[in-house]
Amino acid sequence: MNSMNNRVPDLGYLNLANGPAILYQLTPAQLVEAAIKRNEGVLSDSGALAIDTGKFTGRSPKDRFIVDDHVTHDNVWWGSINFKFDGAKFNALYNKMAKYLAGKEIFVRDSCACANEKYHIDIRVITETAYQNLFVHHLFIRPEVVNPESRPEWTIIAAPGFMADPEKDGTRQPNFSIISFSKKTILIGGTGYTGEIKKAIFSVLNFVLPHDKQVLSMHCSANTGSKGDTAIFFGLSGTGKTTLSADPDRGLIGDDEHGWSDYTIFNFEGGCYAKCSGLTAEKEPQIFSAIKYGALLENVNFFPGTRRVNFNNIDKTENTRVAYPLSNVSNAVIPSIGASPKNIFFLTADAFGILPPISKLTPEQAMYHFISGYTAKIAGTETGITEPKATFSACFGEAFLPLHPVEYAKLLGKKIKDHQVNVWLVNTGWTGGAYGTGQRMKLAYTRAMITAAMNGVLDHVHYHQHPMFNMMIPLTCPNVPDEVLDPKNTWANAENYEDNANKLATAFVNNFEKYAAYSTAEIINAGPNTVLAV
Ligand SMILES: Nc1ncnc2c1ncn2[C@@H]1O[C@H](COP(=O)(O)OP(=O)(O)O)[C@@H](O)[C@H]1O
Ligand SMILES: C=C(OP(=O)(O)O)C(=O)O
Repeated sequence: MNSMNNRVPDLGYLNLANGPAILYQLTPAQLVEAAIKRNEGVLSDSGALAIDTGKFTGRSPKDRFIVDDHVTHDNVWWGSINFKFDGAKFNALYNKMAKYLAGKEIFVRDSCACANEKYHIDIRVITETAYQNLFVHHLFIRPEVVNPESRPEWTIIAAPGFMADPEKDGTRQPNFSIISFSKKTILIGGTGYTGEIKKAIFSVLNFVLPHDKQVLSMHCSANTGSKGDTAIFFGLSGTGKTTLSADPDRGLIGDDEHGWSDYTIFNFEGGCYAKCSGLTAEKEPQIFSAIKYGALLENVNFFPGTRRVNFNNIDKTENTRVAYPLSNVSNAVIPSIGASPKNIFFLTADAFGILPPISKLTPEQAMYHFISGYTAKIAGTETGITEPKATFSACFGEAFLPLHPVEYAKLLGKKIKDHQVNVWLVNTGWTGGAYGTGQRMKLAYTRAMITAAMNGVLDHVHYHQHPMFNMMIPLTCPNVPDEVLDPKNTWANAENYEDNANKLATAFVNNFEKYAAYSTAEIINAGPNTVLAV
């Protein structure tokens, strides 16, 4: 197949020029057609392209490496996620990937990130498959004009069929995502999970924006009310960022990644990547109706003998997804920029049923919870998780942070104080007991609590303090039964609740030890007591 565009970018600078048929800047319709022809996927009855990513259906917990040999970036946080990979190994792996792609049909797309033009970065993404290119079309920002001759600032090469050989290539496993800040190049191999492409650029922006531009980068969704009142929703994967930001009464700014400059917040992306396990038109109408022609469904199943998606069938993975451009959402704000937030929600899916469904945090408690980044991982995005596990992921996104978490926390703390933002902790997880005994908080209740916080109703109700975690719990909230608001009331046995609350509080305190040296006494003291306050 020849390129359907007249001008084809010169990829000489990448050593990829020898042979590959370059399919440049194809339209979604052309990409859908190409994907079907190449047997990458089929059309669902709503016209979405349904593909399988194969073995890897989510992010792999140990896949990220950063190359930092020409050190201008001396403060990268080398932890278990950011694993130093040397420049010579990067070059060797790069050449191996180039060889692998030589002679193959490859898809090239120029796009960009950051809705605020002041922070725009141009990105060229080269993919082995048509569907990954469609993903990039949907998720990144689509520039009005592209110039194939210009060399973009960042380049991503993503080849799912290319596996590294850990022994020879120095990776930890055959699939990998490697970011070279010095070469401004990202190599992704051995995985067809499209989320890896967007999270790679997120990781880049998590360095560049705070470090070079004093802009806070955030793993959060955002929406705005009719009076321009912005709300942002931080949370780890599966805690509800996408679901709760999709609100028919508010404009959607974005579902996952944003920056906060002096007076505005802006989306990094141009689309959404929603989980679709259990999706129904009734519960999540905005997401459901965004699945139209050209949307990209990942790892879903059809009802037998049909092309109708069975969203309840999660045999391939719990992490079924759909990617679509923001323009598929009727009330999207484009360009996706909003005022500084009035309310911040920290979403946690507490599978232990301990944290209140909504509570108000002091600025110090907000810092404590932001640095802690607690959730309970349930089977989902991350490969290998099959049962709930308490997880602390700093800033609700540790896997994507090249800087020390306290750097982001400092920026957030200043902004919360400067803009007098209300901060709420929302447990979208379990109530009435832990996973297995209790049940997931009803989405309708969570939505009602968030609405009440945003429209100021919760400023005029009475509160009581959690005896162990010390946050303030409202006694009443419209459209939510009073007994749901206090988690202890929802457990069959109050003593059992207290024992388990103590265990969770202890896990918080133990986790925070590694941050104590970087925090103030006020922040440390804003953590839970490990014995019940009387
Ligand atoms: N009370 C609740 N609040 C938010 N999401 C809920 C709730 N109960 C169930 N869910 C489900 O949990 C999932 C949250 O996923 P999503 O919004 O995509 O998370 P994220 O964007 O943070 O990764 C959705 O499938 C949603 O339907
Ligand atoms: C896409 C991902 O994140 P989220 O679930 O937050 O959208 C991911 O972690 O792979």
